[in-house]
Amino acid sequence: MSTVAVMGSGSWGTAMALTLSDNDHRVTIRARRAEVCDKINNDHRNPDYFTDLELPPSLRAERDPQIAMQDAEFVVLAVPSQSLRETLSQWQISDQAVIVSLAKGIELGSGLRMSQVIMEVTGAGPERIAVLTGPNLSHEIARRQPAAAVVASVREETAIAVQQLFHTATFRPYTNTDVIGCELGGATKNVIALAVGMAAGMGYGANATASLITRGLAEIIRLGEAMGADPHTFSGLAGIGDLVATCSSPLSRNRTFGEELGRGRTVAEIAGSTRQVAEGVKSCFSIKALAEKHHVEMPITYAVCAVIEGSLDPRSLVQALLARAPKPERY
Ligand SMILES: NC(=O)c1ccc[n+]([C@@H]2O[C@H](COP(=O)([O-])OP(=O)(O)OC[C@H]3O[C@@H](n4cnc5c(N)ncnc54)[C@H](O)[C@@H]3O)[C@@H](O)[C@H]2O)c1
Ligand SMILES: O=P(O)(O)OC[C@H](O)CO
Repeated sequence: MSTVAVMGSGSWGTAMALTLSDNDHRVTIRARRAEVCDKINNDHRNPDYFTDLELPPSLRAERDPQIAMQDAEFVVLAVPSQSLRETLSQWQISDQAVIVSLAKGIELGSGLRMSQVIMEVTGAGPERIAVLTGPNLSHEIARRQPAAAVVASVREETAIAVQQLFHTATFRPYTNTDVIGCELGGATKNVIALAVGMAAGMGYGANATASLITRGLAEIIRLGEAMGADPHTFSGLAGIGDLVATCSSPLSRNRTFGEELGRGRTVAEIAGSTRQVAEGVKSCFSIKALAEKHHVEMPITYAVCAVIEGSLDPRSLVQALLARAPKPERY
């Protein structure tokens, strides 16, 4: 039994805190609002996410981040990518704790992956950091439906420790030492899911979805190789696994955001109608910047950026991608 702090009570933080509690760990979830803490502690429900779901009574909620992390052997970071730096800089994480990153994004401006942001802000070495990623839609995990995942760390022992921490009868993590590939897979698939959602919103079918997933994977692998990832990672759970889950499921916020764009709503309208994060809406720009820096062609990502910034409409996105110069199929 380990002591774990889950820092963030959104949909993924809640689902992962529930999974860890199912594994009999001592889990504290950190929520920013007192009323959320009270509801979790007294009624065993999160008032904002999975409201019909009873949380394990052993799960405790705490507002004060330092109290939440007291004695924690594992600190699990469950805040969105673009808030991670600011949030982390307000916390003191013990230098004995293993830090687990759940966020799937690339920081705007710096182009850093989340494990790099964690290292910069906390001073933790890479051997103390793990990344949990893969095809994991929170609604399914919270309902204890079966899923596999990947835990990546440069230090295999760290990955194994985190694998054991999360492994339940319904949640099966594998390990990987390719942190770059696993983090890139998680961030880039959100952008492809936006494109797939747009196609679906315009009424296009399975052929368009499969074509975008396949060519999306090609551009993800190109970027990954240029950045030092192992290309094999992208045929695993952090790559094709997460890409398929996110692009195919109506539960994906990124795909749903894209679908709304395809139906003609604007970015501002869609963003204003949800409190939940669709990471690809911001990370598309940092991923485009990485592609430019590494001289990698990423046409789908570029087209998604153009739609998000308002210089291209979704229908023209499809036309523009189809009208590109013919070429052999290769990565
Ligand atoms: N939901 C999923 O299915 C899922 C699965 C795997 C990974 N992820 C990743 O997990 C990360 C978190 O996503 P989520 O689904 O929990 O998002 P969410 O929108 O459901 O919740 C985000 C949480 O972060 C908090 N938050 C937002 N801004 C903050 C700030 N500035 N400071 C502190 N806290 C802040 C919110 O209050 C909320 O508790 C994302 O990177 C996402 O890609 C999500
Ligand atoms: O809801 P999304 O689009 O953020 O996707 C959630 C998970 O990342 C799927 O693995």
